[in-house]
Amino acid sequence: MSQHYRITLLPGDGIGPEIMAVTVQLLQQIAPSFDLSFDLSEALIGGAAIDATGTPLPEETLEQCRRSDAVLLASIGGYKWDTLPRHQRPETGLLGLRAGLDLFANLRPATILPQLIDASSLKREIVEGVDIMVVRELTGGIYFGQPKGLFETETGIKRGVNTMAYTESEIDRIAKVAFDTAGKRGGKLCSVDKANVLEVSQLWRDRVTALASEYPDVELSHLYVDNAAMQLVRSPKQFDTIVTGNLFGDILSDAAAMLTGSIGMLPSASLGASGPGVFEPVHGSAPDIAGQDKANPLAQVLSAAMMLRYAFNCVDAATAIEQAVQTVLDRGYRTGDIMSEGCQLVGCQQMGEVLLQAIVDLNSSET
Ligand SMILES: NC(=O)c1ccc[n+]([C@@H]2O[C@H](COP(=O)([O-])OP(=O)(O)OC[C@H]3O[C@@H](n4cnc5c(N)ncnc54)[C@H](O)[C@@H]3O)[C@@H](O)[C@H]2O)c1
Ligand SMILES: CC(C)[C@H](C(=O)O)[C@@H](O)C(=O)O
Ligand SMILES: [Mg+2]
Repeated sequence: MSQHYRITLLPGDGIGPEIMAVTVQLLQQIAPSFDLSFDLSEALIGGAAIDATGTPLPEETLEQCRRSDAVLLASIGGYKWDTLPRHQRPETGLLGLRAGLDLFANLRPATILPQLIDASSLKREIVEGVDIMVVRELTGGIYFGQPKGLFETETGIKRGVNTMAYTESEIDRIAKVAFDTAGKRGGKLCSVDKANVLEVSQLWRDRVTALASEYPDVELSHLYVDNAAMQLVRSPKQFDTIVTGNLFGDILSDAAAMLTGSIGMLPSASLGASGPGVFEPVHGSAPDIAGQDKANPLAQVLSAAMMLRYAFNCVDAATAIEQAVQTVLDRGYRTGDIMSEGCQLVGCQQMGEVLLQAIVDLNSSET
């Protein structure tokens, strides 16, 4: 009997619909080979939802996501909605989705594929072999802490306020995910904070340190975030697993993306203690290239592979997608963001077509 999964698709804005279309074709193509069947249904989020319904996360979208086995999200946002009040912006919809599904753990792997070493802006000896997992706390910290808002002093001066706050239990649950993740990888965990300045970071460091005794096989280290940013670029191979808060994780994962050649290569999984996860590229809606068939769909495609692995435990199907990505890169196909000399420049759609061909070829070489 085939395994059946309900997946909510959230194409969102900008390049979102373009990279989602490629990914959906790929999922449909691989399903029969692995005895899988998918019920794929789209819902609105972000700017597309604002335009259609006036709100960036309609209640029906959240409900549909809750009823799904997994959610595949592309990207939200764009210039058109940047001047709306905060609560009406596309980004608020994304944060509402993460909070609404209690997705506190965001796994962002940054792995350099051998074919893309030349596309990295750093030297071969620095990036070759990089394989880092950033575990980013996703539903707390300065993104959600109270008080927040735009206030006015008695003398009428505007004051913008956000609060970086973590409770012990919020730190413990993300730290446990990170220790477990590190234990299954290279056994090294680096916790990144700003404990030399921030109270919230001192609590973070104290809790992570206290938990370390429960994970004797994991070697724990700590770095301040400014140094961590520098070390990521100077000597990224020193890192195996990184755990950090919401804002630092947002910034460090974009920096880590450039080790791999392009942010168009970085997938992610946003997971809670139970319920459906959201699988989404690390990048945004790339409004500068939207609608031009220039987007790299591989981060979205690799996010679908993470969904197959983490949400459905379909390791073979996930591996097939990852192999297809390697095959198209071996064959020299590149979107503009990862282009190097001697390779063939393709658009988003054509990258989708060569991926489908790679799956056909993989299947026929196995039969
Ligand atoms: N998860 C999300 O949906 C998400 C993540 C980040 C930013 N955003 C939103 O996206 C909008 C644009 O933000 P930004 O410009 O700061 O970041 P961005 O990630 O959208 O783009 C940064 C740069 O990377 C390029 N890029 C990104 N993805 C690419 C891809 N797949 N292929 C090729 N090039 C790619 C873009 O063209 C741009 O030059 C904003 O509204 C922001 O809030 C959404
Ligand atoms: C769009 C924005 C809310 C989001 C974040 O800051 O988490 C994005 O940058 C990301 O990395 O997923
Ligand atoms: Mg980001």
